[in-house]
Amino acid sequence: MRIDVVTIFPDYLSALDLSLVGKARASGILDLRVHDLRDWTTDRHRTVDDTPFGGGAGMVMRPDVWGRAIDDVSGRGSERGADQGAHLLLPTPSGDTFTQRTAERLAEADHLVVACGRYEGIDARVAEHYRATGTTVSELSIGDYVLNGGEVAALVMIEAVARLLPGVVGNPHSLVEESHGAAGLLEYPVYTKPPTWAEHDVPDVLLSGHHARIERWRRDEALRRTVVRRPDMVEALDVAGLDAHDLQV
Ligand SMILES: COC(=O)COc1cccc(COC(=O)c2cn[nH]c2)c1
Repeated sequence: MRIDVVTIFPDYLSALDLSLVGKARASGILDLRVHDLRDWTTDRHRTVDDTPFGGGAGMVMRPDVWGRAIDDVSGRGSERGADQGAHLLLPTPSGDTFTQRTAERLAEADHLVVACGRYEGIDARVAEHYRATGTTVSELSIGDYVLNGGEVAALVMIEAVARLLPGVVGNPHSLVEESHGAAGLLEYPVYTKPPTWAEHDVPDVLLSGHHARIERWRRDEALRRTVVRRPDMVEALDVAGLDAHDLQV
């Protein structure tokens, strides 16, 4: 997968040089390129914003600069024609909610272009233009709060997507059991040595070596946590997949 990120703060994305995403880039699983939006400006001051039409506080990011940047990184207008796979992502507080399902869908794409907005946002015609000319555009929110720019949201989305790519995490099975995974539940509590710490013991069943009981305990705990912390997720559960024991939890 190729991911291009365009931002006025490229250094913000340097966290993606580290750890598993860093290794995925080094191994070639992920072709991640970070670009400075100002490279597509044409004036001496390298201006990317201007005052908002209709008045109001703050500044808006210019469509012409963004258009040149997105065309370039997504391969549009080049001799090889529009890059069919380029999916344009716009982190924004006013976007559709980014969830694990969104990450799974995006992990199937060949090419993501992430446009990191700042100030009061990117001129709305940018999203409008790329939608109208055949690019898949997703305006996505990572939560109901406002950041100063799209870079932090881009880090969140890129990590959530990259870790789903084959070969990025060591044990793909762990992707199934984690919170919001295929089971649609929150993850059960985990423990390691020592068996007693600060007068707290590890649940006996986990020391029993009885795998069927351990599996059952873990499923019960995942269900219990989900019911208590995320009743909204319970509604979406495939209750047909639950048995009488589950429902006694
Ligand atoms: C069309 O897209 C835009 O105009 C984006 O513009 C902005 C403006 C300010 C801040 C941000 C960053 O995104 C968030 O704050 C955010 C994303 N998720 N949850 C909070 C983006």
